[in-house]
Amino acid sequence: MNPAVDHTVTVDEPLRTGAVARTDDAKFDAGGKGINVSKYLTALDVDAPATGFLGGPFGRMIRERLDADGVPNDFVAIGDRTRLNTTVLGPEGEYKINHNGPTVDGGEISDLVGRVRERDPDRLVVAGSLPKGVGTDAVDELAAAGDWETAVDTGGASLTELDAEYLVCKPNREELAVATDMPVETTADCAAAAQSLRERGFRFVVASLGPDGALLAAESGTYHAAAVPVDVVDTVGAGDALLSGFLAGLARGEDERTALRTGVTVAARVVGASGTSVPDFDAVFDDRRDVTVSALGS
Ligand SMILES: O=P(O)(O)OC[C@@]1(O)O[C@H](CO)[C@@H](O)[C@@H]1O
Repeated sequence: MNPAVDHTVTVDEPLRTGAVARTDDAKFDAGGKGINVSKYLTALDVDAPATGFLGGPFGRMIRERLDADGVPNDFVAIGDRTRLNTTVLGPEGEYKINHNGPTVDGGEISDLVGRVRERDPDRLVVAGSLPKGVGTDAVDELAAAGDWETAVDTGGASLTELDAEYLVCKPNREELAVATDMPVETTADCAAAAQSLRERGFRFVVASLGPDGALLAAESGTYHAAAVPVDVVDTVGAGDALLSGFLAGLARGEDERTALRTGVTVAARVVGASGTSVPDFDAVFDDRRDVTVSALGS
């Protein structure tokens, strides 16, 4: 819903106020949560064209980059400008600065709904913060505009406002707390929150817990997948990768527990690459067997 050029800068020294940090290490990716899902799914051999709103020079940059990388896309051109988001990777950790993005008008939203109707997909992923002018009613409209199943990752607060039926939502720990007003300190807390969220109209809740792995709340129960040990370059795109792997698993006919394993494996590959670049996914479906999943009860 809110594409972004992802600008990733690596600095050798800690950032200091008043000092200029210089670097030769900067990269630009076509990003935003939905676009990342399209990139990762395309690399996993799932037909997943990207759509959404693009405008201005950063919008052009995103379209050119996706075309060059062979990611199918079909965007609605908007009057306002697509944003640039910056990640700074320094010795003391990761800083992420996200612009709120453009304003989208009603006609542009209707164009997007029409674009999705024309495509008539099996599944639709609506992901990213909602830009100004776009409310959760637009997400519900997209979900209800055809007989596709919809996955949603539009932020914790929005999850409380959605009314349509959804296949899956993918909150992180903070978003689980915002969406449920429940404690999320422990994995057991998160499991209870994920199940309570599921009962509000999501067939599955896939929660990303960073180094604590991921949770799946389903009708059959709640499952915890341990994180895969990996050298983390940065965590940007990890949640999108988890959702992509889960959806790629379902698209391949995997049951939900196996799809959770696939999601965690795909996410482990993505955190090993900088920015939201697509990593090597070679043998990723074999590696998922290394992910331990335990049932926590329903
Ligand atoms: O501001 P939002 O829409 O919540 O998140 C945008 C964003 O941080 O999410 C992606 C990683 O998940 C990045 O590609 C992008 O910069």
